[in-house]
Amino acid sequence: LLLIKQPTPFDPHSPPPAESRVPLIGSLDFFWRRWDWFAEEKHRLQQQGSSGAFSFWLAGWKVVAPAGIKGREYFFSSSQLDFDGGYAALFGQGPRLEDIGTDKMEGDANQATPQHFSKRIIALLKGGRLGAALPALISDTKARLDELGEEGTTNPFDSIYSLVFLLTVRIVGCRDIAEDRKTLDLVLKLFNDIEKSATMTTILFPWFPGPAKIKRTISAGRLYMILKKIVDERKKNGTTAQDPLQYLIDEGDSMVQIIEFLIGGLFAGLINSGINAAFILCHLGVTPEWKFKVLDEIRTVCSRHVPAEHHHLPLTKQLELLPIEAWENDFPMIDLCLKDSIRIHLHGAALRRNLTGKDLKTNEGDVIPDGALLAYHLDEIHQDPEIYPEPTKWDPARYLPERAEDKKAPFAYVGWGAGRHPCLGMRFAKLENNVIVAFFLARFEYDVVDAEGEKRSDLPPVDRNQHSAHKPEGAERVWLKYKARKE
Ligand code: HEM
Repeated sequence: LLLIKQPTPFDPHSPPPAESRVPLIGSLDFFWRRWDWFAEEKHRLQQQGSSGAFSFWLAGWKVVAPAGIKGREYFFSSSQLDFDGGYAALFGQGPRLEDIGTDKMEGDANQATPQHFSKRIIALLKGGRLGAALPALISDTKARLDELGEEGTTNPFDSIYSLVFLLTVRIVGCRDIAEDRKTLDLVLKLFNDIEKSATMTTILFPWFPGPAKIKRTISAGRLYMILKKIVDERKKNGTTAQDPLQYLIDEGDSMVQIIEFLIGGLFAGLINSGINAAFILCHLGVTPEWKFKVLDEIRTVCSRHVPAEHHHLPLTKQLELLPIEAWENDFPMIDLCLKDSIRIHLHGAALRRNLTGKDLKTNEGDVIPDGALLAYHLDEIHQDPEIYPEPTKWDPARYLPERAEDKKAPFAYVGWGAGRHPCLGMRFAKLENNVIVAFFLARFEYDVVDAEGEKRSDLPPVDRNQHSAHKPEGAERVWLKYKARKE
C-alpha cells in the first residue's frame, strides 16, 4: 500500500465526491458493483439539487463521472478529452504494450499511434473492401452453419461468437489465421484469456505480478510470437496475399505498427459484435413476432433482388445471390434488433482523460483536473426509464418513427458512440450481423433452451454491473436448439 500514490484533494469546483470509499484506494465499488453504485451516487446528488455528476478516487487516479444531458454532451463532444488515454488507464481488456513487448522493440522507427490505427481501420473498412470481402464472409458463415449439422443444440456465445471472430480476422487480420483452424482457435483462446485477465488488480496496479498479470503476460507474449512469425514470413518470402495484412505491409508499416494494429483491430472488432450477434439470436428466439418480422424481411429482400428464375431455390441459396448494397441497406428490421441489443448489452463506462496539461472546465463550470479521467456510465442514458420505458426489455420497436425513443433527448442513444468518437467499425459490424442473422434464420427453426434442454419463453435477467459486453455465465446461460428448415 505504501506504493500507492496518496490522494490529493479534488478542486472545490469539481463535482462533489462519491460517498463510498476504501481508505487510500478509493471507490472500489467502481469495480465491485459499477452500475448500482453509479445510479445510487447520481440519485443521492440529484436529491441535493445537482446534475448527479460526482468525483472519486481509484488508487492514484482522479476520476470524474459526468451525468445528465449537459454532462453527456460534454463527455462525447469535447475536443479536449483524450479517448485512448481513458481506455489505456481503466479498461484493461486489451493487452498493454508492455504485455505484448512492442514497447521494447528496437530499431523500428515507425511507432504505432492512435492516428495510425484509425487511418488504417478507416481504409480497411471502406465500402469497396467490404464488397470485395462479401463472398468470403458468406462462405465462412455457411461453412460454420454447416458444422452445426441438421439439428442439435449450440451455445451461441461459443459458435456464433467464434464465427464473428473469424469474420473479424477476414476483415482486419490475415488469411494465414482465417484459413488455419488450429491457429484461429488458438488466437481466439489467447484473446479470451487476455480479456479475462482484466481484473481490478491488473487495471489499478499493472506492475503487480499477480496470477492474472502472469497469465496476461504469457498470453500476450504467445499472441505476439504468432503474429510476428506470420509477418516475418510474409516479408521474408515476399509472398503476397489479398488480405488486410498485405495492405499494411504494402503501405510500408513497421512491425510494431502491424502487430499493434492486428491486436487492436481484432479486439475492437470482436467484443461487441460477437456478444451482440449471439444475443440477437437469443432475443429473436424468445420473441416470435420479431422472428417472424425478420424472416419476412429476409424473404422480401430475396424476392426483390434475386432474379425470378432463382426464386425456387432454398432461401439460403437465394441469400448467396444478394448484392452488397442489399446486405448493407435493406435489412432495417435486423438493424433495429441490433440497436436494442446494443442498448442492453453494452455495459459499463465510456472513458476519457484530460491530457491537456491544465485543468479543464465543463459546459456546466465543473473542473476536470489536469490528468484526471472521466467515466460516463452508458446505462445512465440507456437504462433511463424516462427515455426507454421498461429499459431492460428488448424491444426493437422503440426506435420506429411513432415511438422514436432514441430521439427524446440529445445523445439519448450512444450505442455506436457519438460526437467526437463514433464507432469506426459500425458499417462492417452491421454488415456481418445482417449476414449472420439472415443465414441462421433462413437455415434453422430454433428455440432458446435452458441447461436441461427445456424451452424458455424469456431470457434470464442480465447482470448490469458488468464492465463491458460479456458472455452470459451461470444462471444467465442459454442455448439454441435448432433444426434445419424443410424448404
Ligand atoms: C456491435 C458492434 C459494435 C459496437 C456496439 C461498437 C460500439 C462502439 C462504441 C460505443 C464506440 C465509442 C466508445 C466511446 O465513445 O468511448 C466505438 C468506438 C470504436 N469502434 Fe466500435 N463497436 C462495434 C463494432 C466495431 C468493429 C467491428 C470495429 C472494427 C473492426 C470497431 C472499431 C471501433 C473503433 C476503432 C473505435 C474507436 C473510434 C475512435 O477512436 O474515435 N467497432 N465502438
